[in-house]
Amino acid sequence: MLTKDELVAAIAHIRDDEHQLPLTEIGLIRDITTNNDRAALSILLAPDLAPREEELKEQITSALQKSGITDVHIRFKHISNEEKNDIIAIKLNKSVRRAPTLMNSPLVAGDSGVTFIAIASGKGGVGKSTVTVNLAAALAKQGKRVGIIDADIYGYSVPEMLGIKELPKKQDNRIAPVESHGIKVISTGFFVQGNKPVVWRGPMLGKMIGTFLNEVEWGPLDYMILDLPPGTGDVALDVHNRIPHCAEILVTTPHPTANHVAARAGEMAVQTNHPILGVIENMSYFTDPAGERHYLFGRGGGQKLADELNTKLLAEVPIQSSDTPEGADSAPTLFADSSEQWKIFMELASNIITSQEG
Ligand SMILES: Nc1ncnc2c1ncn2[C@@H]1O[C@H](COP(=O)(O)OP(=O)(O)OP(=O)(O)O)[C@@H](O)[C@H]1O
Repeated sequence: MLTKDELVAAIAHIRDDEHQLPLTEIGLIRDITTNNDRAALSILLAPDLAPREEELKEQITSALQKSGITDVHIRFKHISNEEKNDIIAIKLNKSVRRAPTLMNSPLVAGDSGVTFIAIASGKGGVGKSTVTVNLAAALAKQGKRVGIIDADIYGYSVPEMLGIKELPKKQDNRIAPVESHGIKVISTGFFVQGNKPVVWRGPMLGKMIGTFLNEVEWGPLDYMILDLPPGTGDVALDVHNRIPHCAEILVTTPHPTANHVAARAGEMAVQTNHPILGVIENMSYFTDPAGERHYLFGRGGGQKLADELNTKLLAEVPIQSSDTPEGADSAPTLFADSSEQWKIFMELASNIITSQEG
């Protein structure tokens, strides 16, 4: 059985004419999966590659068959030259030439008064979405107009966390965000059903953030919180490239070794000159009914990451027990007003407001 890396290596000789780089490396071959003797992948065909469709299919099939894959499934997606250039620029970590519509986006303009904060993490499951919704709710509670872009294409959970059941509606050819708990929300989850886009044609990854900023009728906002996919993938880079003033908060767990990918995610912000507001350590400890703290997942991970990135540890959020009344019937999403966690988020929001607005 071929691993994904071995599969990528087996087709690395298939390159584009312009850069002479492997199509896998510049993002034009993607969605690669392998399973025993089967493999599937997508090829993005801009007009220059389109005439090579059959040839590419044959080259890939024969290279993979030589490596023991008997069943090769290739999907072709036709894209414009502009989309291709954006995808390659993101992959090669170059600044994406901004589309004129995005430059005109009142939301992204430097003087829009909107503070953009991206919530990032090295890996999934550390509480990035939990931080996103609770920080947004705490900012809203303090009178701020808040939007969330749930850009976590692999694990969009914001709608569920905020109890959103409806889909956004079209409004004069634009999209109206769904409101919940005083927060305006757009999620990648609204636009896929199974794998099928439901509202508009599947947003190309490279265009997704631009689309969410430009085609959504946000109305006036003070804060836009972006829930990024874990790691340092295309979406995170796209945010860095397209929203130059977007600040970043990194979420991590207390275990000191869990951090190297988070550190890479932070490094990306540093390299692209994005301010890092700081680190939030989630699931830091558990407070028992007697008030004693138990550090179940180790200690010091958040501070260590903050030190590595030369930034602050903004908060340590304790574990909410599912035995507490607020966690009784489901996993915690929005923490209850009376909880330790909510107080921490209210303080965090207030500190952010002070640091952003003076
Ligand atoms: N402080 C906490 N106490 C208890 N449970 C928590 C806490 N923070 C998060 N969780 C739970 O951990 C799980 C993962 O959290 P969450 O979905 O926020 O992580 P994530 O980093 O966004 O993951 P993914 O990237 O996979 O979406 C959820 O079930 C969430 O309810």
